[in-house]
Amino acid sequence: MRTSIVEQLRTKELARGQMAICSLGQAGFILKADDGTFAIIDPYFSDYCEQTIGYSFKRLMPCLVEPEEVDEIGLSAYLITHPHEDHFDPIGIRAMRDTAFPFFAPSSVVNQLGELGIGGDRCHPLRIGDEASAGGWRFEAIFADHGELAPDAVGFIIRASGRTICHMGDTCFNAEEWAKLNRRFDINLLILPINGKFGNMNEAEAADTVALVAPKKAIPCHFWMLPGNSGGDVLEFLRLAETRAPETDVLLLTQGEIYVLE
Ligand SMILES: Nc1ccn([C@@H]2O[C@H](COP(=O)(O)O)[C@@H](O)[C@H]2O)c(=O)n1
Repeated sequence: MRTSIVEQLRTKELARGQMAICSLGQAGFILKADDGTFAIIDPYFSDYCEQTIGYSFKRLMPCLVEPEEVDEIGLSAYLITHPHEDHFDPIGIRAMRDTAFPFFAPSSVVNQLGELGIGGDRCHPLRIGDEASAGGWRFEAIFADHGELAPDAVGFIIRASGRTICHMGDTCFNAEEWAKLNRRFDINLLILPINGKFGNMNEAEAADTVALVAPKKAIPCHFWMLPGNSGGDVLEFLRLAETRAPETDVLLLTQGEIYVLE
């Protein structure tokens, strides 16, 4: 029998200064710090999108981690960038009602967390510029523009193990804001959407984003999971990023792959 992803993550040994990054598909990632603690961002566990939007939103990649397993790893923080179902999954959240870890999300999400049975004391609303911490993890909500579909959407700067990760959430391209990120942060890893739908950057804009933010490494996300919300030519993104941001290593993570960031 194959060892579960959660067990692989739990037993993964990290040296000081390392962080493990595991892709869950779409925009979902589990992160492990060198002190053995975990954070999760935007996991999509269920088939809620298909149930509520329709067959074109059927998930094409299996769910590799069950919501019930998330608690087993001793999560320090659960981050959500905006209230769309492929980032904020009501079925998954409901299954986690009896857990204790804190949630960090925009107010529109926090309101819905309450309706799903998550106690208010566990929910921390964040607006762009707000900072928070949980255990050894530090977060800052950063600019994202997902249009009228999600007016209070944010991205996150996530810090632990002495590393700085930027998960951009769902956003369109904004050269000025990306230059600001470059000035303010020394980003070890940038995670960004390339699907070019519902107001998100496409592959060419994403490659320009990598060039402007200038992270050490970048991982594209938000493609291939839901046909109605896919798009984004991964090969073209790789080609363009290599040309426009030659200093950045672009990585493709298989769903369930655990990458160790040095
Ligand atoms: N027919 C549709 C298409 C889309 N939506 C909503 O848009 C969201 C887009 O998802 P993101 O990943 O870009 O946040 C989708 O999840 C739906 O909320 C819809 O309702 N009906």
